[in-house]
Amino acid sequence: MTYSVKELFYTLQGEGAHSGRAAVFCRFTGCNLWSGREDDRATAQCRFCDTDFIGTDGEGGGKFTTAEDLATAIAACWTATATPGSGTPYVICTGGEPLLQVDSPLIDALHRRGFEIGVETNGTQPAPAGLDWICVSPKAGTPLVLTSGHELKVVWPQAGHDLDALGHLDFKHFFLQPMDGPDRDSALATCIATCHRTPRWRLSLQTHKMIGIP
Ligand SMILES: C[S@@+](CC[C@H](N)C(=O)[O-])C[C@H]1O[C@@H](n2cnc3c(N)ncnc32)[C@H](O)[C@@H]1O
Ligand SMILES: Nc1nc2[nH]cc(C(=O)O)c2c(=O)[nH]1
Ligand code: SF4
Ligand SMILES: [Mg+2]
Repeated sequence: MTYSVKELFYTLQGEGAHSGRAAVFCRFTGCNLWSGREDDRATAQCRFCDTDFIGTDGEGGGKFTTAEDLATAIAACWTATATPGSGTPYVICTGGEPLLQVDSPLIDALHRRGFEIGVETNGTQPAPAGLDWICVSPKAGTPLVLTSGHELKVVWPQAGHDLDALGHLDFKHFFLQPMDGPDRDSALATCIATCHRTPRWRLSLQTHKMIGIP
């Protein structure tokens, strides 16, 4: 299996339950809900994406012909000290849609290098066994295959989602994340009001955007 990777970078998880945790991000190329081309955005299944996931031209990106090669490149990005107690290496597979490419050879190669593995997924694809953290961010009007996991992170407001139904799925954490874009101030106000009214939902902010890290 050849993996197509847009970029690899070492930063802090900006969103959700692991917010603030050091992590290598592996951003896979391509998504099943949008081509990534601005010309196609208005007719895509997911229209609010904030990410460039086309090609392999980002920092650390490329085509990796084996799981071992990709895991080695990811491990090289983890520049934390390796002393006992310094913390478990963490990689977050995102994209694009990572579950179009993440497979068990890659999971095994990363585990052999001591990594915990998280994914950020739109939930339309089945997850391979062995992932340590699954964050599902469902997209209205698309088939939700992953109805359990660690974290459900709904970009809000999103017409066509039934928040009450989503809130009864089998997840440990339930987050609303304000939709970034032209209406982000009103999205934030809507999220705050919804968390007040329905405290099952907690607010997830995209903290990396606030502090200017990747
Ligand atoms: C770029 S997506 C990649 C992973 C996967 N395709 C997904 O949608 O979950 C990473 C995260 O950013 C969220 N996201 C994308 N565009 C956003 C926006 N405009 N405002 C807030 N969150 C957004 C997604 O819902 C997802 O939780
Ligand atoms: N710092 C940081 N945290 C993130 N959490 C989810 C992200 C994503 O694009 O999947 C992301 C990202 O792009 N940067
Ligand atoms: S599913 Fe994720 S990567 Fe794909 S277009 Fe939507 S937010 Fe972007
Ligand atoms: Mg992002």
